[in-house]
Amino acid sequence: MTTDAELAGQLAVEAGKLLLDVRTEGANLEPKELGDRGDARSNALLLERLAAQRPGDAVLSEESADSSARLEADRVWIIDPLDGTREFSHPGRDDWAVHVALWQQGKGITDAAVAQPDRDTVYVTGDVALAPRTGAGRILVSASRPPEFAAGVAADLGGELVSMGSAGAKAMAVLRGEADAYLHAGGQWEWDSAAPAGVVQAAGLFASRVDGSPLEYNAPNPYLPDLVVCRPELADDILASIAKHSA
Ligand SMILES: Nc1ncnc2c1ncn2[C@@H]1O[C@H](COP(=O)(O)O)[C@@H](OP(=O)(O)O)[C@H]1O
Ligand SMILES: [Mg+2]
Repeated sequence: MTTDAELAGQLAVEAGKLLLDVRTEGANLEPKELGDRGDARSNALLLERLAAQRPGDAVLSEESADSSARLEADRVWIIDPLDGTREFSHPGRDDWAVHVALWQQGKGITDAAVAQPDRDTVYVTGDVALAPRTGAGRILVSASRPPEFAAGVAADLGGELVSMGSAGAKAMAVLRGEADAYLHAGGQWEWDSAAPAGVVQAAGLFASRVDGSPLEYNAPNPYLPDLVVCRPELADDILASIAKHSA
């Protein structure tokens, strides 16, 4: 039988291929329409595959109505069928991703995959490692909603802020060593960070809330507004700097 990690990887890749087709076929659509089509088609594929392959499991998806059934479930797939919808809608951008994560009662995120279809790459728990540090000093933030403390943290570290779309794309850039950290605050949902955090933690990177507390999933309200992902040796300095600039 396919393991949960293998399934997460397969589904993220399959949805990513579908999204590449959607973008090719929809080249003449308005960006909003293209993004909506990508969200919907990828979500439908992932829900269908999960229902077939793991019929007893619950699902929490950005693109589906939430159900309280997941709060009683032992296994919940937390999926973002298209993270970085804005960037996906603008051909030439590769900073978008597909997130597939499995949460299990008492264990947290156990298996996860982040696909970056435009890079022809998927990152899967159990088969990932932190790469050498080529992006020293680079701190990744949202292009549209960078945290207020981010400039102060960059100054403390002697680094620079770099904008990039998609939580998954930013977290995987840290995994690849192209940046030291990804900082986010002020709003996000469980599906934005579940798979990226699962993958980077499996590779030995640090991931937590911006106050240093653990990321917790499958909460009644899936709003999970902030996140730090960084190389492990920088975690103490970054958390201290965030606290200083958040005061
Ligand atoms: N303040 C906020 N409130 C809610 N969601 C936010 C947010 N800031 C970022 N996000 C979500 O986090 C993901 C990464 O954002 P960004 O690209 O700006 O870094 C995006 O997911 P989606 O593209 O799946 O909607 C975006 O919608
Ligand atoms: Mg998202």
